[in-house]
Amino acid sequence: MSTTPHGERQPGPTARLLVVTAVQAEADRVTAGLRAAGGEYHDESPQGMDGHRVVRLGRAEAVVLAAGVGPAAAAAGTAAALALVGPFQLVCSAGIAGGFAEAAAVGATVVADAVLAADLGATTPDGFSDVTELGFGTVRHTPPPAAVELAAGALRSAGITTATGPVLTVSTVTGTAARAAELAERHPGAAAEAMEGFGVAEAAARFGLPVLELRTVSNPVGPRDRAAWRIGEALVALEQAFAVLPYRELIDTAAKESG
Ligand SMILES: O=C(O)c1cccc(C(=O)CC[C@H]2O[C@@H](n3cnc4c(=O)[nH]cnc43)[C@H](O)[C@@H]2O)c1
Repeated sequence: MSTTPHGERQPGPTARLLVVTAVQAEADRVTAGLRAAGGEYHDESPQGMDGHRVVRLGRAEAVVLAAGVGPAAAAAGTAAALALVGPFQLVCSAGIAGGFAEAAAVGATVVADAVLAADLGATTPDGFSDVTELGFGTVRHTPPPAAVELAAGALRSAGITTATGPVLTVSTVTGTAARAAELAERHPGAAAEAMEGFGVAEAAARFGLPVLELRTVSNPVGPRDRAAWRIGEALVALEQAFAVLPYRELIDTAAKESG
């Protein structure tokens, strides 16, 4: 038995979502969005783990964690949370990102239809080869398509400018037009670039769990221009996105598709 935000009791087990951000400012906005969606905040660190926030939303529950910047911190933090604070049925990487101009402008929200490791490989005389081409492992995780469409549809219905497309995970932020063009050519349709999604997805895959990645765009991918960053705007957009997602349906859809 679980409880709605209004105190009504509902049958069935609670479905649980783990949301992993890089920094605390992102986790705070995600938590604020979950509360705006009707969630009840519980100021608790499950099993003594610091920095986790728990928000109960009727028959769903979200745990929000800031795991650090970059794919290694994201993977380590996600794996620790899945092992120590689980079980979960869905994992979501969330935060701000750079947007590829043709797909996602500053302020837009992106739901990844592919989570790609964009710089995991080797440079060769013929150019870049990713680890799959080199014969090791994967550079791609695919979020459940129906869950991606459900999330994107809910965002659009709320009037939020939303793109779906591949989100690239990089260890080095792109800072030149040449690198942006190289990535766009290698990953046609790429919508955004960030630094954690693939790490979160690798950890989720180890636990047999589906993954989503949701990003709000703070800056264009391209020549470095700190004055052009709109981090505050992107954080507000992150809160707005997490205020309108249909959590229980999303978790059930993702679990059904991946199971
Ligand atoms: O120093 C720079 O030029 C620079 C430009 C953009 C972002 C940064 C960061 O250190 C932010 C890293 C943080 O935010 C996400 N993020 C936001 N924009 C981007 C981007 O264009 N490319 C990659 N990551 C981005 C990222 O997920 C990190 O969590 C520095």
